[in-house]
Amino acid sequence: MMFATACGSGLVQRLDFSCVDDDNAEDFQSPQKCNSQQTWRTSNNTYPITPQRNERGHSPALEDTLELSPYSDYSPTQEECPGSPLHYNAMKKLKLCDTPYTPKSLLYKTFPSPGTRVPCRGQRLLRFAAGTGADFDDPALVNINPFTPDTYRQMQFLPNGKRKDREDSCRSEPAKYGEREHPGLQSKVKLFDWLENMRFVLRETNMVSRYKTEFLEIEKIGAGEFGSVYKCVKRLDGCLYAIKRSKKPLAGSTDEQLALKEVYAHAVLGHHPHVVRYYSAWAEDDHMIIQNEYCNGGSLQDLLTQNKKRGILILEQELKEILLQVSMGLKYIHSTGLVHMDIKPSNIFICRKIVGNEEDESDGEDDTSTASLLYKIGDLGHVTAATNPQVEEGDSRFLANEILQEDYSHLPKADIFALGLTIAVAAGAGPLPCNDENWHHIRRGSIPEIPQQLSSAFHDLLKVLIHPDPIVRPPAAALAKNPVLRRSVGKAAQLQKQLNVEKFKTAMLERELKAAKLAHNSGKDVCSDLPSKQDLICSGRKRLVGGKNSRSLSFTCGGC
Ligand SMILES: Nc1ncnc2c1ncn2[C@@H]1O[C@H](COP(=O)(O)OP(=O)(O)OP(=O)(O)O)[C@@H](O)[C@H]1O
Ligand SMILES: [Mg+2]
Repeated sequence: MMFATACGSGLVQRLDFSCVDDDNAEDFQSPQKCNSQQTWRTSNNTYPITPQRNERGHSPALEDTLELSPYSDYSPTQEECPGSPLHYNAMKKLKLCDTPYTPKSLLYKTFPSPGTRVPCRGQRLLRFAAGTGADFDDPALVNINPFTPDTYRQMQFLPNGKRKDREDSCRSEPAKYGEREHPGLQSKVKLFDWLENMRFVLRETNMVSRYKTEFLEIEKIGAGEFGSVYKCVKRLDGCLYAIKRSKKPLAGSTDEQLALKEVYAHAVLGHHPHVVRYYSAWAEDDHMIIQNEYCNGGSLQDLLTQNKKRGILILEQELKEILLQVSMGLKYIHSTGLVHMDIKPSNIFICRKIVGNEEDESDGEDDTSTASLLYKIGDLGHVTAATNPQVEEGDSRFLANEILQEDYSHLPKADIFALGLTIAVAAGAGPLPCNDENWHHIRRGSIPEIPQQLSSAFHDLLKVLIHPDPIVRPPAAALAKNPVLRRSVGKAAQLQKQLNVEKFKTAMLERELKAAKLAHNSGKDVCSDLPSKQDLICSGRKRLVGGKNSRSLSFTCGGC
């Protein structure tokens, strides 16, 4: 069902959920009903974008329980986002709406911590069903995330299906990917085989839409193989999120497997500056819904499409930046034993840094503080374990030949291959072939034609990324340290330093000039009272970096 409702200052909200009855739909379409204090605008700048990093290390699940955003450096001020944070009463009302449990929150619900209020059955609006008649207190009804060794089930059960006592729990060692036995089964089966056969499908019945309750849909921002993506503002925290909604039907389909894979992967990989951040996921009306960080620059593919219309190309400096940042993201993904398997321009997302946001948690090696755009790897629907993989081939245009040949012995290098071609496309290479002779020509090591002059060092690097032999392609960790890429970041940092020195000198000269004028006017020579240039450098150096130089110097003109 499609609704179009004009609200307040002209916001038109489109909702196309067939599952919600008209009464509820009306309630949740009206921003005024949600929070009478808020004034809603369609402008991109009205809502703060999703906080990109969590410096305090809170998990998305914990963050979801926060009512305001005291942990976010992006907390909207009254000016930035009128009406946010929510009025206390409105907030209370929102809190009273029970919401579906994510796999994580179900876990918490199973064993409430001491002092936690346990809702009685009648209060639970949501029902999860594995088949029919699910027992919500059964800890077996928790999905296994194949991408993390420390699964909840493994912690709770012995291989014979009995619950572990405390000592057993402490002794348990993490198993390798795919080698675990299902606790409830006698015979040894591979985890992935077992997952194939028994997946805990999250379903809801007879409930209010969490999507509508918690989010205000602003616009549809994309559609693809998986489903549709919407830009939404979370009513509670006032921040923007990208909400990905799978195509229907979900249960039992390949789409369901992809959706769950994406959730598992996001839950494991959600905390790196170059991987799109994950906040939450739940199922609604047989759709999987994933709440991700909203990337305000769209995808790299979106940028390329815009550039093509304008007849402009991304230049080498920025291409290097993209390659560097994505290789940092890949380095992180590969370090967890996972591979992405669908690297391409439409799966790289762009965040434009907010001016004045100085926060950066880089460890020095992965320093991107000088970059104005952050590139992030998203769309984790094809992620798999590097060893014992379940390969779901990604886009054939970016597919390495060895994957086509079903040789999965160097999976991380397939990501490197796809990244090489992604950069070639970003540099302006024409549409890549999906098959035929041209496809094989590239797999023999020929870079597609690029309509701009690249330095030979950079061109050679791209060539090695798509080398026919995966062993020759550099690992992501080496790529992230490659001097061809590092220099661009180093140069920017060096220029910034020079700029700061020049600013400092200018500020100092202005001070001297002012003092000289004052001395001249009073007919008194105050120059002897002024601190020497050297004194100024010593006392002001630390504080004079940046644009506030004039305020950083503090000295008086003695008897002036
Ligand atoms: N976090 C996000 N921030 C901003 N835009 C996004 C975000 N996630 C997705 N989009 C938009 O939605 C489009 C499709 O998203 P995504 O790649 O996740 O879905 P998909 O169904 O797997 O698509 P495809 O089949 O093309 O890979 C993207 O190309 C992008 O334009
Ligand atoms: Mg995609």
